[in-house]
Amino acid sequence: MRLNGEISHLWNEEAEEENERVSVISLPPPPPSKKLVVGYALTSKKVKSFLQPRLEGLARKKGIVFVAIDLSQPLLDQGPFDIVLHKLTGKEWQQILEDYWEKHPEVTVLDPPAAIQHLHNRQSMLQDVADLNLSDCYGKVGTPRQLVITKDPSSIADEVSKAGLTLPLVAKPLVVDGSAKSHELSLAYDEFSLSKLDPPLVLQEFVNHGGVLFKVYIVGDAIKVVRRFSLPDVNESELLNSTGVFQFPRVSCAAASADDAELDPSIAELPPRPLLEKLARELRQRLGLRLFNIDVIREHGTRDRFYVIDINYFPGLSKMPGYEHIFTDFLLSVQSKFKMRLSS
Ligand SMILES: Nc1ncnc2c1ncn2[C@@H]1O[C@H](COP(=O)(O)OP(=O)(O)OP(=O)(O)O)[C@@H](O)[C@H]1O
Ligand SMILES: O=P(O)(O)O[C@H]1[C@H](O)[C@H](O)[C@H](OP(=O)(O)O)[C@@H](OP(=O)(O)O)[C@@H]1O
Ligand SMILES: [Mg+2]
Ligand SMILES: [Mg+2]
Repeated sequence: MRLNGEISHLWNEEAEEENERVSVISLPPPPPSKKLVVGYALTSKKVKSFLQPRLEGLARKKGIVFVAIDLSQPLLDQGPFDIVLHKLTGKEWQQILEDYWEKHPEVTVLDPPAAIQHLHNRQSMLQDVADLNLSDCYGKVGTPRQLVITKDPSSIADEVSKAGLTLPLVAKPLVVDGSAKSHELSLAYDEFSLSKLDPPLVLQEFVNHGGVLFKVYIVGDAIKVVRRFSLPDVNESELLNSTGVFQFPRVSCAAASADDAELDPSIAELPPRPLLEKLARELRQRLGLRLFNIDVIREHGTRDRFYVIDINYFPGLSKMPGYEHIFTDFLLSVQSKFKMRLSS
């Protein structure tokens, strides 16, 4: 057993080291004459959190300039851009961007609006993970069983019983639109309380996972995993003695970092790197996205049974240690891949 412990310990160190050694392959910056122009359409909150001085400074050194897109002017009159980076909600912007892209196919759009739309619904968001049903020698990755509820609340208990879902259940707004409301989650302990919920929503089986969640950030080919505190496990007696629906705060936000916490290794051990690389490769391809993160939990008591519970488009990338290096290399790689496609 000790031997296994030693091996897993060694592996864990390697995994941690690998996680630290993000594959930052420094690409040559474009020639001084040709800057890489990145037009961005972001909320002021996102500009503040994402376009940090350390990113803009390093970008400038690498020949990359960020230019704010003026939403009060026609997009076609602006630029020229090599890349358009965006995270805005609403059909109007989606239409503007799609019209622009039709006239400028040479511009790289990060990421295509139709692909982003896929993550704006908590059912379609996880469908590719469920269809993938990843399982190999490193472990299994699935999604918790879940049920979409759009009808009147009084039918929820029957729907749950017909679907055979087990309590407790996490109730999540079906639509993810960047609003605070789309992050208002609740935990339902008993079936009689389900009628208090407010459809449309998705009811997802709660999976005990030791109170630690892994946020897997994907920026192009780069993968970076951080640990966050999460909801604590719900044991049998608590379940039997608890009733009601309880809204809970954003328990796994950046402030809830668990990277420096003293944790049980069986809970805190990072998911196997090869498993995450396969998952990321598949999801990049199936989702058609390059900027996203995946919330992964390990079923408590297992070593290699993982669940994806949430996927976020263009999340808080600046929370990734060394994001400025990862992101600027990603932008240069996008441009060089695009040029290779053009010349082939
Ligand atoms: N099926 C589940 N089993 C156990 N815990 C869960 C489950 N779903 C959600 N949670 C807990 O609730 C938190 C928020 O869930 P989720 O990530 O789906 O919501 P969100 O609003 O999309 O959050 P984010 O800020 O990551 O976008 C998770 O970090 C985790 O702590
Ligand atoms: O801790 P992370 O980086 O996951 O926090 C993200 C969160 O997951 C969501 O992606 C938020 O976006 P919305 O779903 O649109 O609210 C991000 O907010 P943002 O203002 O940075 O886009 C969080 O950073
Ligand atoms: Mg989440
Ligand atoms: Mg989310």
